[in-house]
Amino acid sequence: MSIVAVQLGQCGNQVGHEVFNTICGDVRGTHGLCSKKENEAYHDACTERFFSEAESGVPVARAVLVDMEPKVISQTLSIAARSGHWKYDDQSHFCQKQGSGNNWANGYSVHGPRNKEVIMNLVQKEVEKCDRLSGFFTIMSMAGGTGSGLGAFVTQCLRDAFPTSFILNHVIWPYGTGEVIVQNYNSVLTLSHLYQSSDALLVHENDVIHKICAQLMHIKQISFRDVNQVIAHQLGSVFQPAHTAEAGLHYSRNPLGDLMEALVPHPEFKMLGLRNIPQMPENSLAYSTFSWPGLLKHLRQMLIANAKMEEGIDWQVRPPCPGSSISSSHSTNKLLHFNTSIANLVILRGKDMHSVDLGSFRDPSLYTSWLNPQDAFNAWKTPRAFNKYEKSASLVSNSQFLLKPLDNVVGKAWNMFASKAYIHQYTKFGIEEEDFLDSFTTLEQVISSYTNL
Ligand SMILES: Nc1nc2c(ncn2[C@@H]2O[C@H](COP(=O)(O)OP(=O)(O)OP(=O)(O)O)[C@@H](O)[C@H]2O)c(=O)[nH]1
Repeated sequence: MSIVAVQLGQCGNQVGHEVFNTICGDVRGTHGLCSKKENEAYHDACTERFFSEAESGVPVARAVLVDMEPKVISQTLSIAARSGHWKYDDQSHFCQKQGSGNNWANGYSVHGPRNKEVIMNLVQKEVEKCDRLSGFFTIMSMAGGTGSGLGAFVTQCLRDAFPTSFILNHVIWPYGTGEVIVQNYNSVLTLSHLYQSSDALLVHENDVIHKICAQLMHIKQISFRDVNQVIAHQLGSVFQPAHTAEAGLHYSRNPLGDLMEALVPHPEFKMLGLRNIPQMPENSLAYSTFSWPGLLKHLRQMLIANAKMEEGIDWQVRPPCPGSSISSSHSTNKLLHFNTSIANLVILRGKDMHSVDLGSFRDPSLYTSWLNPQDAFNAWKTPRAFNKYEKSASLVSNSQFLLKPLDNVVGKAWNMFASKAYIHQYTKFGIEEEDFLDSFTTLEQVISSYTNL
């Protein structure tokens, strides 16, 4: 089954390009380290998922590119075409002359309705190229105006037009220090609207990825390209083909459906975070060896201590003891910042992954009590190595990982709202104070639900 990507705004287009580039580089690489048969099956599954065939033989990304200004889209199209290994469809993009000026209301209430027909026609054409559609993967930032506002509008249109298809929104969380003065307003409006129409939101925080670039990749002057490459590597490690427990020896046919089934058991909880291990500069890979038990021990501690990378993990954090009373375990959890999960999915890629013991992720004390721990944990595996890493493990988790950043964004937006700062910029495009209040209420509810796990 295929996934149609919808890249929105500057950030969405730049990240999306890097994702296709990584995926294409991975399947083309000679580093599969597995049997020829396995490699071919992986290649075929990946192609069906992400690319259609052009007459020229160059794979064409299953993607629609949308922005309100032309520069980034034209750059993105030409860099992809120049690679010679893959490209975008020349007809599958839409841009206008002027961006949304970092104003969510402009993207949502003006650009959205005005351009709905042409954007949805492009989506429809891309869908018709798929034999079977798994769903949509939208990529956008929360802080600007186009990706966030138009992105929220387009997501609603996708939900209406394709009610039975899955929608996964990938959102980039802005830097805490922020380049956009109204980024917290835009973020609150984006998240609350996506929460209504999306099946799940997969979040990457720019601050976290920046740290990974500095501390793990040892990059001195970090550009968006570096940040996007790390994000693309992490996303590729999830979306490239893998064997689910049910599919046995075949690669999973319905990647988005399988992901939702594994991770979103209740519509109130749809925030997904992603961690992977190991992550290092390419030229260090040849000199490094990893053992599965070591990788998984780190990954599990990253999960429970809510560390976003393998450096600086707090090893003091422990799951609550099984016999302890709810109230005392709750307060201990809080004290030690234990990150409670709803569901986790571990994806193992590479050598000897069949022998790996994943028992420590099945521990019921990692999970909220209302879900059967058997249903809360899933593992996907493939012997095919990913992106030159002989062994790699990724963890997608629906957990309390985003509580702090979410609380922060909502708090800052609320303080600004209380003094009515910049509200007129939104009301002039039809987003009223009432709409803000509804968005705050939606997110307060999300915060409260995750807090009470
Ligand atoms: N990770 C990453 N973040 C980006 C990139 N480009 C912009 N951002 C972030 O995205 C936010 C700004 O949103 P943009 O995508 O630039 O804005 P837009 O959606 O095009 O909207 P307008 O400029 O208002 O038309 C800020 O938080 C930036 O840090 C990128 O290539 N990678």
